[in-house]
Amino acid sequence: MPDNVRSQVVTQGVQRSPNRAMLRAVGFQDQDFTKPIVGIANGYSTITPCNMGINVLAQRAEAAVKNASAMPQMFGTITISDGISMGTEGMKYSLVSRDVIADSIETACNGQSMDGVLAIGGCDKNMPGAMIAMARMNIPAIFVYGGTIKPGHHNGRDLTVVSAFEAVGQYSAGKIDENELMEVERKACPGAGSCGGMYTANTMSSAFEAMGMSLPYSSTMAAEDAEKADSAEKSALVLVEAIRKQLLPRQILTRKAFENAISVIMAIGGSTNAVLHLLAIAHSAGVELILDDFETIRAKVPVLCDLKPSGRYVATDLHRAGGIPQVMKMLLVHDLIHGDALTITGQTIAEILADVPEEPAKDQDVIRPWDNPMYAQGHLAILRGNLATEGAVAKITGVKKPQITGPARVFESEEACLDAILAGQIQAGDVIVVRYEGPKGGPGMREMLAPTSALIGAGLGDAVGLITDGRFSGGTYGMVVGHVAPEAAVGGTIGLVQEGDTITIDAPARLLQLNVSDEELERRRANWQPPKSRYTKGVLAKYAKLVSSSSVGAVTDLGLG
Ligand SMILES: CC(C)(O)[C@@H](O)C(=O)O
Ligand SMILES: [Mg+2]
Repeated sequence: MPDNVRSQVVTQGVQRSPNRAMLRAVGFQDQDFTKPIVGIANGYSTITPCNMGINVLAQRAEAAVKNASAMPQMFGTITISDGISMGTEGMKYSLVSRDVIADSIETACNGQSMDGVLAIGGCDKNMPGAMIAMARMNIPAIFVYGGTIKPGHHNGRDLTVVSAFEAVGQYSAGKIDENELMEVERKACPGAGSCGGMYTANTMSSAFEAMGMSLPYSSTMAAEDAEKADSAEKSALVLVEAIRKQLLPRQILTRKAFENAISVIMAIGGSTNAVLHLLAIAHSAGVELILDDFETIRAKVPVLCDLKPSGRYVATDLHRAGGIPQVMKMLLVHDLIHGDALTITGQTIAEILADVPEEPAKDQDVIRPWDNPMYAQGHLAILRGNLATEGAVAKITGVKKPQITGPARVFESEEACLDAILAGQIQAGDVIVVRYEGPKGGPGMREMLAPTSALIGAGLGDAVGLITDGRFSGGTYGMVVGHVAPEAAVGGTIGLVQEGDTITIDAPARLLQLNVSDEELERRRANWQPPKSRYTKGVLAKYAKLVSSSSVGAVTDLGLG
């Protein structure tokens, strides 16, 4: 072991005798005080299917660390469930939980002078939370994904939780009866694992595999399959080796790693949340990454995978088709990822992909052949215009023509918007505005899955635009533009829109425009009053004070020093 492992500050010397006394109580013996201490940040929780299978993985990792002559120390990290809090006031804690997780991992690992950390997470924010902490602390680290849920089955269809959200819209539009709604509800989530399409959790796990911070193939494994626990054990061994070699996250989380992740996210049709989270992780890693980098890469990278929400397949299908390594090999062959980027295994991406075929297998259509992609260019476009001078993120899949100019239908909250959709008050051609849901305004950028799914369920996904200063779920698709910045709560133009103004969303032109004259906008701006903060105490109040714009990742530690 290198003699600079930092746990020696608590294990060596006469004056550390009391520290050792405490460590003895948690299992250390005489010969253990020279071993590195490896934190296991265990996201186990029974509050969501995403995290309920994680303890088994944590225990396998713990045993493997011990067998590799290091000392594991397990601690818990919190999670909330986006799926369960969705559409409620509770969802405001979702993005907040990313920073709580990051801060808690940093607190435990730095407080106890740990030499490395293996973090295991399931629901969406567990992934970026862990990676922000790893990048911040820059001690050897590996991420273990809890695994994806398997699909539910109903009448020959594969279901995910998003099927249940869409069924609400179908029911309200009179397309299905209550019995069918209940059948979908009962069958959508058949066991442990994170939401099964290429939604946010699977997007972020894939991004981390692409960045070299998780083991190859591990990001698309099913939570309940034995290979998932095997990969947790292997990850622990790889981490102990990384501690021996002092291979640090910032040697892996380079600009090239971020570019690789963005390419992969485009190729798999991933979640808009990836934009927010990668910006935040880059901030922690000290890597320069801006919104326009996503646009540059999008223009070059095709969407190769036919995955939900707008496509047909789920993450376990992608896994069977060759997983992220198969997608990365295709991108490598076409010069769209950097093969010389390093991974936590010590190998480069090109070395890892050496034996992967250049084209996907012919007997599957989850990963399309290079010359027949789902979309010729990536699906996450950065829009700008007078409505989003700092930028906005559009997801352009599943719509025939990603352009609309229509009357604004303005809602001051997600709930008000959903009520209007379910009451049939939204017409084809409308452009919905959901505002005061931004990082500060919500606070916490709720995900709007209920309204966007209700539009899909009602058959309006193609015909209605929706813009918000909040976020979207990975399960969202349609003519949707989120992360509109500056947000309404800080005086952004989105707060000046009036019912009936016309708005243009033009994804090919990358434009988000309020068709109102500059003079009129200035008049409205002069009369605008900042809203009273809804929270004056506790974590939401602290968050609203500290959080930055979504255009820079909604981080809470910008410009502090
Ligand atoms: C509930 C979902 C689908 O998991 C959502 O939180 C996402 O962002 O993907
Ligand atoms: Mg989510």
